[in-house]
Amino acid sequence: MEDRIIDGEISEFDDRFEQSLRPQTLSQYIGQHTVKHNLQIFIEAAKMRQESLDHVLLYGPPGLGKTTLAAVIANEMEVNVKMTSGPAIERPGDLAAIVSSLEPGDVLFIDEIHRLNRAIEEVLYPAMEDFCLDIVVGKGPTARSVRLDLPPFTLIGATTRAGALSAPLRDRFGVLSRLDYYDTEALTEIVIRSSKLFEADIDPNAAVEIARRSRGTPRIANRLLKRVRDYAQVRGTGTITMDMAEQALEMLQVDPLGLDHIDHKLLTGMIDRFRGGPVGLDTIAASIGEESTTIEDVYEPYLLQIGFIQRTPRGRTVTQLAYEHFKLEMPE
Ligand SMILES: Nc1ncnc2c1ncn2[C@@H]1O[C@H](COP(=O)(O)OP(=O)(O)OP(=O)(O)O)[C@@H](O)[C@H]1O
Ligand SMILES: [Mg+2]
Repeated sequence: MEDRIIDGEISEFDDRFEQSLRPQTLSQYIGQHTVKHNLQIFIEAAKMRQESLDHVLLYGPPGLGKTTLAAVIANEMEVNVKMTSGPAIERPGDLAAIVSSLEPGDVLFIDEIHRLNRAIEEVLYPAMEDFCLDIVVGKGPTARSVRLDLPPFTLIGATTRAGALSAPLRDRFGVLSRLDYYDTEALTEIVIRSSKLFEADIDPNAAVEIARRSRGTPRIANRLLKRVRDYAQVRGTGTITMDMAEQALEMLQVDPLGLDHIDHKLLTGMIDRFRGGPVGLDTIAASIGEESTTIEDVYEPYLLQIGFIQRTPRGRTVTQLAYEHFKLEMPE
């Protein structure tokens, strides 16, 4: 996958920077009103009954705030959170070690839960359902299964591909919450909030401009803000004015809709080589040298969301809107 500033995925580099911007409470968590509203009720009810919160599955494209929300939920429940990820849990013993270290009511967060292997998933089922673990100790004829009781806990799973989760695993979550792309208003609020945390001066119009070009994604909004702030510091007086924002975003090659060279490559590739489609995902992938799953999970969702691409039974097609954006004539 190519590097891109508007990549929704996290890099090692901005991990620490993101930490500093993470909201701590539901009220600081901007947007996602339905999800927030539901969670608020479930959290309050669980606290009133002094029970652990039901298991929660958070799904949606990268960078929309799944990890952040998991930490917020734990904070609102006033419990600890242990964070891990599907690929990090290699053996049933790894999972056993983590869950047996939980205190009653704690949150276990498993990122990329669709990447858990089957053997681990099976250990997870009784853990989620009955708060116990069946672990096989020893090998060969002396092997025996030991049952381990666990404290009640809340599993929060996060995934970009809910469809890739096995049905038995999905069914064990009591709460399924889908995070959606943020609107410009919510993103503007996020940009302004982050500027305050950075102690950077920002013109409200500039905040809107950054928000508009962030593909509905808070992670991208924060990253663009950071680059624009650098630009304003070096080329201007430090204040993020509309002028500074526009120049910086131009330099970063992020267009007014937040599309970058990869989106352009994808769309113009479909237009030039396949007359705008319909064309199959694998064919597109091969023609621009990307993985199909990367296109499907990372590049395409936003293009579908803004109506530049459509999914049809015969493949993807480029829409009139996209042709207009590139000032091209749509073939008959
Ligand atoms: N609702 C929100 N309000 C304010 N800031 C947010 C919100 N959601 C996310 N952010 C910011 O966006 C950044 C990315 O969020 P987060 O890491 O939680 O995304 P994610 O959905 O877990 O992404 P991934 O799928 O890549 O793990 C965080 O630094 C956080 O500060
Ligand atoms: Mg995350």
